[in-house]
Amino acid sequence: MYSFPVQNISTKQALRRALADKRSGRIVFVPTMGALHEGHASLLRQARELAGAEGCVVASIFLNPVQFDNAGDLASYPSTPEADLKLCETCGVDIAFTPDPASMYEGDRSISLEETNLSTALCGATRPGHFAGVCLVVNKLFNLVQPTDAIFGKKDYQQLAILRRMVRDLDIPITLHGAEIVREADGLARSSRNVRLTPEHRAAAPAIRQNLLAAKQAYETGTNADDVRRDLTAALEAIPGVRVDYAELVDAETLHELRTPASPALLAVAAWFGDVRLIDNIELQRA
Ligand SMILES: Nc1ncnc2c1ncn2[C@@H]1O[C@H](COP(=O)(O)OP(=O)(O)OP(=O)(O)O)[C@@H](O)[C@H]1O
Ligand SMILES: CC(C)(CO)[C@@H](O)C(=O)[O-]
Ligand code: BAL
Repeated sequence: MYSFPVQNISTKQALRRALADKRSGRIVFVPTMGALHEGHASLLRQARELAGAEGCVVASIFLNPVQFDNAGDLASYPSTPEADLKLCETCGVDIAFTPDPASMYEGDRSISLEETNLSTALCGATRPGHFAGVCLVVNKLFNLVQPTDAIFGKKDYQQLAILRRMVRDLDIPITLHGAEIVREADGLARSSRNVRLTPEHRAAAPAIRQNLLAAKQAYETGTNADDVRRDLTAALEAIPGVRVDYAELVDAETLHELRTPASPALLAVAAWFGDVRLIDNIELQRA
């Protein structure tokens, strides 16, 4: 039986107590930073399905300060706590874990968790310390929730790859699942930061998806990687107020240079639309 309504728990102790009698079935966990949207809803519904009627779905809503490399970005991150709980309830979440930063990080922090291979490229190169902050908080959350499974979105493709590596290298007994990117009708990837776009930039932002699709077509029919990167950057930077942070075509597994032209590839992009940084990606495969 689903235990509606959602239980909102904000302390580690209460979370441990609430989960104590739920360990006979699957516990499926979806970590988020709040300001939930349809992308998150899709992860939560998948979690409900995976957990089944007897299992337990836990979502965390925690804006983790440690993963922000930019104070302005943290300060302006949207927050919609009441709507978040409603969405959790609609999606069949059993427990929403909503700690505050002071209770998550008690005392001085002197442990860091740095992934040193996959983190060097893409967002890791332009957001120093970001993935160490993600690994730290996800590790803490995994220890608190002790789920059987956890679900992450492929919009944050590099994050998912790094967390898979963390789980493997540290022998964490949790199965990770990657969820497909959920988009607006015009192709823009759903993101909590989308609400911060100006009307002009919101109207222009579907160009990211359109140009990723054009780049896929070009690459898969023989255009070389450098030209694909260059054309994507030029197309986006033709939009007033847009600056491409990176546009990289990498090996989809190693996130480094393509091993062979036929390797599954990932074209990933991060671009500033004014002061809002958007990311997206597409998987490519040459015959
Ligand atoms: N459009 C989406 N499709 C699928 N998964 C998504 C989407 N947006 C976010 N997620 C996933 O939801 C989880 C929580 O993400 P988060 O709370 O950072 O939301 P977000 O919208 O990605 O925020 P932002 O883009 O502003 O960083 C992550 O696993 C993320 O990959
Ligand atoms: C995984 C995560 C919740 C850790 O804060 C965050 O990086 C996110 O929302 O993708
Ligand atoms: N969804 C990734 C978290 C971040 O941008 O900090």
